[in-house]
Formats: sequence, structure tokens, C-alpha cells
Amino acid sequence: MPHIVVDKVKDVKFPVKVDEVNFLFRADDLIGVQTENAKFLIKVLKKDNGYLVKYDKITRPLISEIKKAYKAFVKLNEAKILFENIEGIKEKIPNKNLLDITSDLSGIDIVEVGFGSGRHLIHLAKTYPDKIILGIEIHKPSIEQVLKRCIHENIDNIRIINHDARIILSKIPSNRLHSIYVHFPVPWDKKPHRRVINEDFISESVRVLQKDGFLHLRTDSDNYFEYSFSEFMKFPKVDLKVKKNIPYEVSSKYEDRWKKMQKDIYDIYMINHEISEELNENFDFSFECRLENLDFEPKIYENFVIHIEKIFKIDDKRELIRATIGNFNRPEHIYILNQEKPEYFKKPAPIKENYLAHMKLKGLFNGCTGRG
Ligand SMILES: C[S@@+](CC[C@H](N)C(=O)[O-])C[C@H]1O[C@@H](n2cnc3c(N)ncnc32)[C@H](O)[C@@H]1O
Repeated sequence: MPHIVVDKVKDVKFPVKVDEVNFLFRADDLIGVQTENAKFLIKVLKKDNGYLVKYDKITRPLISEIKKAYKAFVKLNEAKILFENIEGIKEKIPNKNLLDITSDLSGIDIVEVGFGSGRHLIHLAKTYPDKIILGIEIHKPSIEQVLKRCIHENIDNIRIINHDARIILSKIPSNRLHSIYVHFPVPWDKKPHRRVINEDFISESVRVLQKDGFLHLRTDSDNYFEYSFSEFMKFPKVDLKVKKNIPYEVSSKYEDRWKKMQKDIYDIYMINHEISEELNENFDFSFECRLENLDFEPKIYENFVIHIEKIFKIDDKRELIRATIGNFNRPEHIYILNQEKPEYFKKPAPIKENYLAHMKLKGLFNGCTGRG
């Protein structure tokens, strides 16, 4: 984990701005940071030999933003770096192609889920220069590598989101996509609930694909092939094509590895013939009143969960709440800045289960009740 150790931390008054970095507040050992491209938390921990400064995993932005924050933190505290395990704090990674969960996804034509080294994503961008390709990936180093390639190779029709693909699809308008690619997904044989392909994902894929658009799954796992095939078969009106050991236009790093091991490779094409209803969901994630009487008991409802995990004090009027909310199988970690009019420091994705959890949260801990 990239971190630094500094010799001293001064008693500063927040908020304070250093270069392009805003330090918003301090909540116990967490500091709220805002840069031009990201809002996140860093942690400052007292150690024998100084202060360890590291990033918070839940709100972690790209390494370039963390580096900016570390650099500004050092300057703010007029500190000396005793140790660092990141090279050149000055390095800048261009990220104009990087979107986030709140971005408008109505212009996307093609989606690739879990692009890894990005060979196929870049192949798509070059094959379809007039289409906008969205790569969705949870592994940050892969993202940084592909963003760099986009710059070096002058590719401007790739967009990237660092998030769980199962959540992002539900943000894409209906009947929009030409195709969706899921190549060599992690089989998760011991944790099947983590698989990308599942009933919800297929249902969302059918909704976002144009009529005659397709989803292409390519896998080396017999298990994953059989499991996915049976999931696709649950849908009454999809057209499925299956192929085995047919060479593909481009071979990914994983595919090269499996071919050397002489593994079988399976393709499933799911072709959509339906026209789906348009999405009509305008979720409002605002709060009207401070949240009061919070408790740490996990609450499980039919479609979602709410678990307040920890509360960090900022000052007499404000606190930072860390919680997990949303879909039972893929809940999201969020932070809420609890104050007179609370706001999310890390917003949940705008999907139904998160919205239901948000509304329930407001109802359960409504600080306005009883104020007349
Ligand atoms: C086995 S690798 C395959 C990478 C690439 N498609 C290839 O063929 O070389 C699976 C990739 O999917 C990503 N991944 C796993 N679960 C994901 C999810 N829920 N959403 C987005 N990406 C995911 C992983 O980080 C990893 O890069």
C-alpha cells in the first residue's frame, strides 16, 4: 500500500488548502481530502518513529491523486519524509478518460467488463473508432496501465470506470449498447455470489443492449461455462450461441496462459431481441435532517441491508459515519458527513437498493422527528 512516514504533524485548523489540495476536516485519525479529480480520506497514525500517512481503502482514488495529497500534506505540516514507498511523488497520470459512478453514461456504445491488461479493450477502440467503449475494472493498476496506453497511442474513444461492473450496468440507459464483453471473468468457484455473470447482471444486460446487440462471454472454466449457460437459459427470450476452442480476433494475457496449458476455451454469445422499457429512476440521495440515535446493529431487509460500522468525531457539530448499505450480495461502503444537513462524503451508486437503504436510513435515524 503506497504510504509515507513523516517526522511531524502540526496542529492545523481545517479546512485548509495547499496547492490544489483541499484538506476539509479531521475526524479522529482520518482527514477528508478534495483534489480537482477526487474526494477521499487519508489516515494519519502515530508511530514510534513519526507519523504514518496512508489512504483509506473505501474512498481510495487513483494513485496520482493520493500522491498529490501526500505531497500537500508534507508541505502543510512542514514535515520531512522519513520513508516513502511510492516513487516520485510528482508523477502525474492523465485521466480525462476516467469516469465515475456519477458520470452520464448515455453516450456509451460498447462495454467491456474486467479488461485486465486491456488488450481487448484497445482492440475494440481501434476496431470501432466511431464508438465509445467503456471499460469497467475493479483493479486499479490495470486501469492506470490502460490510461497510459490511451495517451501514448492517441486513443480517445475509451472511457474507464473503477467500480464493480454489476453496479455500473444499472446506470446505463435502456436499448443503448451494441455489445458487452466479459472475457475470462474470475470463476469464484468457492464464492459464487461474487461472479459477474448472474441473473441480475443478465437481466440488466438484456435491458441495456440494443435489439440484436449481444453479450459475449469467453471463459476457460468448464464450471463457469456450465453455470453461466444455465443462468442465461433462465431467460425466456434470449438467443444463445455456443462455441468451443474457436480462435478469437485478439488473445488476452489470460488466454495466452490457458492456451499454453491446452485448456478448452468456451464462448457464449447471448443475442438480445427485445426492446426494453426506458429507465425512469431519478434517485435523490439528499438528507434533510441530522441523523440521530444511531446504532451499530446490522439491519437486514428484503432487498437491502444497513450497517452503521463506526463514527468518527470531527467537532461538536459534525461527525463522519462509516456504513455499509445496499444490496445484500453486493453492499457498498459509504461515508456520511453527519451535520445539520448531512451529505454523503462517499456517495452510494444511484441504484434501487441503495436508494431504498438511503430512505430507510433517513427514516430510522431521523433527527427532525419531535422538533415540531
Ligand atoms: C481473470 S482477469 C481477465 C482479464 C482480461 N479480461 C483478460 O482476458 O486478460 C478478470 C478481471 O476482471 C476484473 N473483475 C473481477 N470482478 C469484477 C467486477 N465485479 N467488476 C469489474 N471488474 C471485475 C478483475 O480485476 C480482473 O482484472
